[in-house]
Amino acid sequence: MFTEVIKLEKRDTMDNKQKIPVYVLSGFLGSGKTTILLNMLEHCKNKGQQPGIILNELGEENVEGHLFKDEKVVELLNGCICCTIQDDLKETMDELIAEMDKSPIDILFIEGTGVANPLEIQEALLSKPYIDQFEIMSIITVLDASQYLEYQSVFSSSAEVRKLMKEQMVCGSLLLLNKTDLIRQDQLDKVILKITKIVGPEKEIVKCVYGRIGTEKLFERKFQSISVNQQRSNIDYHHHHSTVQAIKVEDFPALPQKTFEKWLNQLPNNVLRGKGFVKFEKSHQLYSFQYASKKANFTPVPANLNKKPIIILIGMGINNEQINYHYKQLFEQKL
Ligand SMILES: Nc1nc2c(ncn2[C@@H]2O[C@H](COP(=O)(O)OP(=O)(O)OP(=O)(O)O)[C@@H](O)[C@H]2O)c(=O)[nH]1
Repeated sequence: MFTEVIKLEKRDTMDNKQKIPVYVLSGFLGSGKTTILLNMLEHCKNKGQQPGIILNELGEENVEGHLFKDEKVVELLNGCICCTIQDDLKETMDELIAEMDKSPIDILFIEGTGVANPLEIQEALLSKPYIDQFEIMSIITVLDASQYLEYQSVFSSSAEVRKLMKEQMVCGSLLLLNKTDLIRQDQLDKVILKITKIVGPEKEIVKCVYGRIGTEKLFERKFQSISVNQQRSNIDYHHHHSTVQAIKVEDFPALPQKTFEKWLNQLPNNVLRGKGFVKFEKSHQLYSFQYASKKANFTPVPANLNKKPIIILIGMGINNEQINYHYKQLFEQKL
């Protein structure tokens, strides 16, 4: 009798303990996940909240760490959360929990690689002991409106990519249709129609540019814990991203900016994403570059970052031979 009372009190204390809210950012390569994460972090900062961030990258090197200057970031490199999550993510979460006594966090963000299935992240967070400490608030799936039709086309994309995107959409509790600035209204209508066919009319699709939507909507508790198994059966889940590779190019000299931009724009169609750092001729300035949606962006980075030029290319079925061939073109002035 006495023991029973103690048990009940213990359970009561655990239930009352505030769980840490978790937001998972999902979405295909270059759709705008990091952009949205940065918006969310800004909001947390304004509210005085201390965020924790788990970032997963496909390549061996994270070239975007400088974007999260003062934040507490844990990186899971060279993988895809969706394959390694059951071990790596749980290990990372364990480290985070151990550290939380010394440096507590109020909110956790997990950004998967562009080819991760959020179901795996969800599954890990809903398992013991994580379920006692964390609470999924929303799986935010970001879609690139400007590339949607191409990625879903049987002519320009692969069945793997189409299926992966479908999984990301179906798992998403909030769908953000980003990059709407890059397409015409009639194309946008077509994209929305196609997405609705996949996710059903009940699921709201929020259009945005650079992920700018009201914070209330962005932080809304949207996640409903329907059984993961049920979701798995809904989407006929299996790993699809075996053909998506990341290739790294290092040790290259400063280049004329125009040549580099031209080179990026002439990369073969199966190169879907590029990022890294470059130096341009006649300048000591290092630039961070992003190549997504067939567009290149350059941002100067401070010298004290101590980064070296590096190009990371991510694509479907790309291999060293193919990238070497294109790399030579960059330096043999064949552009
Ligand atoms: N034109 C336009 N560009 C955008 C928009 N949102 C993001 N971008 C740009 O698209 C590029 C990729 O954005 P990210 O936020 O890094 O995309 P991501 O989904 O994190 O990409 P991965 O690292 O491949 O997973 C960056 O250069 C962004 O500035 C948008 O709404 N419109």
